[in-house]
Amino acid sequence: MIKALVIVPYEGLLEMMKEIDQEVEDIQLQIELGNLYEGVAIAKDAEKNGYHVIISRGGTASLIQEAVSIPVIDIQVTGYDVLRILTLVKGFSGKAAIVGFSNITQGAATICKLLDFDIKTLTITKDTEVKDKLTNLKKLGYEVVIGDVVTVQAAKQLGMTGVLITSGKEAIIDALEETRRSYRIFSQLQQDVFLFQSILDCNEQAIGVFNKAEKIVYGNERFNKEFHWIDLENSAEISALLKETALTGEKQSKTVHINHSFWKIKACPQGDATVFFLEKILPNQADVQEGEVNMNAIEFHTSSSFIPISGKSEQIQKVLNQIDQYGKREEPVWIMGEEGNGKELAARSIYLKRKTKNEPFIVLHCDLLSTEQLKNLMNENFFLKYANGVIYLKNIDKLNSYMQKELYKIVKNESNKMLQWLVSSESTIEDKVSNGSFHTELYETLGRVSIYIPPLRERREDIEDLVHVFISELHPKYGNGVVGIRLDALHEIINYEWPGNVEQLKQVIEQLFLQSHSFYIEKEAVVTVLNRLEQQVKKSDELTHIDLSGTLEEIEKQVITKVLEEEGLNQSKAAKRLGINRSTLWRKLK
Ligand SMILES: Nc1ncnc2c1ncn2[C@@H]1O[C@H](COP(=O)(O)OP(=O)(O)OP(=O)(O)O)[C@@H](O)[C@H]1O
Repeated sequence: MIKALVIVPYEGLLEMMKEIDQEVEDIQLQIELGNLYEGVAIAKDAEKNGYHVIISRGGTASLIQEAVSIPVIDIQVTGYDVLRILTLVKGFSGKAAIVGFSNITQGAATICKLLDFDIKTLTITKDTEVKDKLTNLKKLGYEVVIGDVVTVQAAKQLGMTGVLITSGKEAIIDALEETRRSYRIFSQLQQDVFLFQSILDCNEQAIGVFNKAEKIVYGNERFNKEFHWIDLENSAEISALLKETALTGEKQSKTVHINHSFWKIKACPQGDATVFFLEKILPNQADVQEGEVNMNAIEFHTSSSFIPISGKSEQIQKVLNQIDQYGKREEPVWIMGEEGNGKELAARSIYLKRKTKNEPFIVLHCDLLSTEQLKNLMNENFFLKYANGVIYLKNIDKLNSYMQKELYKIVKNESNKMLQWLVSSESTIEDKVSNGSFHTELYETLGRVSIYIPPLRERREDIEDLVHVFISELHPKYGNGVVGIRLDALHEIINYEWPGNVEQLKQVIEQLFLQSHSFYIEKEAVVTVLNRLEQQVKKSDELTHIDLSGTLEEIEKQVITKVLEEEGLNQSKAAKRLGINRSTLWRKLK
């Protein structure tokens, strides 16, 4: 049964509606008297109380339409209604005019012309215009005014004769028919909305919609669980993102720190609104884009899983002690050593010891960061924003002298004094400082406390442990094929020079693991791989010819192999240079 509320602006209509109600069976009609804003208040309550449709008339119907989201049916002024009134008014002696909204005046004007009635028609767009229009008419000698309730009330106040255009039975029957039709469409739409809403609620992403005024008008279940709308509406970062999306009319992405977590936001313009798709950046998820900053130049980690530092050498034991000691303090720590020998691992271990809540670990890859990007970070107040976090300046020695100066300003800035800096560089940093190619004060400020990690070839007693750790780490990744390494194979590995240190050892073990057909890594396989590595290092200085006669896939493979060789089989570096992730690199090489 359709539940409809009828809000009528005058008594007569109320009576007629009651009469018709007796004859209608499929619509439950509740009839109330209310003109304009009184009518709106009644309609709002009705929507809350589960009415399906509202029926009203003229200006009252228009106002209600703006205030509720259920269908509002307007009892139209029919030709019969106008004709009835015009016939009535013909009997009046004074000058007459029709004043009302276009739904009344348009039809009336046509009928007056057709029947040659001398009645003026005036159209209003707002009820507040009525009084002025009638005052003018009065000055011009008009005595009779025909129109809706507002017009008639105003006419009476000005001492004119007001004649109400009443609705006849036909108009009401039409309105009831329209009610049935709208209800059918609306209930179908409502079912669709429920369906889409439940689909959106099942979505893992938080989805929210902002209107033009930057107010949230919709949030799916995840969105409402994660955020207080007011927090997002008051966030300067969100507001900037909304403005940028509106200005460009294009999709924008940004990583924003909200409620102690990082969220990757995709903002999509949708007419006047902007739809936000928010994804929480999970712990250890790397390569997160931050505004215009190069994807690879910055990484956020909200929590970092603990990777133990393996090695029984005296040197590694010393490193572990230093990590323990510096982990208890907040001062900057400078970690030195050759590439791939565990500097970042040491930095993460210090961070984990210092971290108390959800402070982020932010890695700035100084070798990938451009001057422009550093400027952007400064303009965005990036460092101030993450003031409670730990910033790891990876390979700081790769910054050009301009960037070193800018960085020094950032480090010295009073507002950034809460930031905790961890730094890594080659062990030759002190030479660079003495020969003037590295900023002395920057080094003195950040390098008061340092950790030196010696190259793997100087602590060969660590290799055996590392090999076993890496084999065990490969099991969850590739299944459990290889369980160990033959002693003679291990000796080959221990005696190798490892210019790329632990990182290179890790890559080689992964390669041997994947190539192996037995449970143990054999000496022959090790020798082959290490020989190939040697040759590749030699060859990488020569210009390798890439054969362009093959298919695109073959050429791609050659390029990847060449880059991989140039990076000493370091997959992470090769993948980074090629702008792909490591699993894609492996897939393409298969
Ligand atoms: N002592 C260790 N025990 C276990 N794993 C290690 C150890 N040292 C390094 N690793 C592993 O080797 C890889 C390279 O280490 P890391 O990235 O920390 O080196 P890095 O010195 O920061 O390298 P670079 O600065 O050249 O990128 C990582 O996967 C790391 O987990």
